[in-house]
Amino acid sequence: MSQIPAVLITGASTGIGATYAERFARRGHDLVLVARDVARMDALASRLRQEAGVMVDILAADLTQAADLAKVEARLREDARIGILVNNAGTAIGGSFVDQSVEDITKLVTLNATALLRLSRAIAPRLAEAGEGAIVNIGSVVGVAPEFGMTVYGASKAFVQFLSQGLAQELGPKGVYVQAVLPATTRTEIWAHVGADVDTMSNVMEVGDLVDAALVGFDRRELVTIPPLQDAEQWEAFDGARKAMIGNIVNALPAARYRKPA
Ligand SMILES: NC(=O)C1=CN([C@@H]2O[C@H](COP(=O)(O)OP(=O)(O)OC[C@H]3O[C@@H](n4cnc5c(N)ncnc54)[C@H](OP(=O)(O)O)[C@@H]3O)[C@@H](O)[C@H]2O)C=CC1
Ligand SMILES: N[C@@H](C=O)C(=O)O
Repeated sequence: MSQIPAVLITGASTGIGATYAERFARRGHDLVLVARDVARMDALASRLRQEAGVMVDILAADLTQAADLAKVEARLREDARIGILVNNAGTAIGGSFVDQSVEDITKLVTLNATALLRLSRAIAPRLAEAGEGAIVNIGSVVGVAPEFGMTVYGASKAFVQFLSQGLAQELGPKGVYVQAVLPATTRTEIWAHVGADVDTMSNVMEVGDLVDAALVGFDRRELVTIPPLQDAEQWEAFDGARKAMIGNIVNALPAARYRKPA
């Protein structure tokens, strides 16, 4: 791996992914941009080559399509210059569970969870072998808040969070850093895709602020980075309660409350 590793970013044509591309380019990283909209990636790539003097490759791929996903997996397996994967591509759908189509929820899970899993799996053995590198997975605060009412989207993001935490356990000791980033409402086009006008919403974070904060967490090697959460102790208490339960969660006997009265 080169001293400054190349970064492969999915969903790099706009929004959070394009902003990651800009920030990593400014840090001197060569890039591989992955998304469907080649014209947008071309424009971004030309600008970043000119402004930051880095090399930028474009890999056009619809990550819900098997052949395209396989192409990106192969690149991650074979291109030893790539030392950082930013699994950012994601989508959301509006409506309630019973109104969402089976096709739409399947596609959402394929992109938000399966593609992210497969790309992590493609790069992880090479990074573990090298003893360095990073995987950044973009989750969402919706993944810890079923109350927000975006059930399938939130479930896919809970998967991202769990996977990231599990991979951090497995790959951390091998020298590979895994970060889960949990944004809340951020000003990007994703909201238009679910039929919402982000300009009418409150507490909207600007995308540059979100990515800059996520990169502070990255530089600190934080495992879970939640840029909008003002009080870090709340996450620590939440995670601490989970860890405290682990010692009590495996038992041969059912708890007394589940036993029939004699
Ligand atoms: N904005 C927000 O409020 C929040 C966003 N997030 C998460 O952040 C991530 C980025 O979202 P955001 O920037 O807001 O969204 P955008 O809709 O602005 O960008 C999504 C990116 O993903 C790409 N993409 C979408 N579908 C596919 C596909 N099938 N194959 C390949 N690429 C695809 C799009 O490119 P193209 O169309 O060219 O393929 C685009 O580059 C997502 O995972 C999202 O869930 C999390 C919490 C809050
Ligand atoms: N991307 C948002 C939902 O559409 C979110 O995660 O808040």
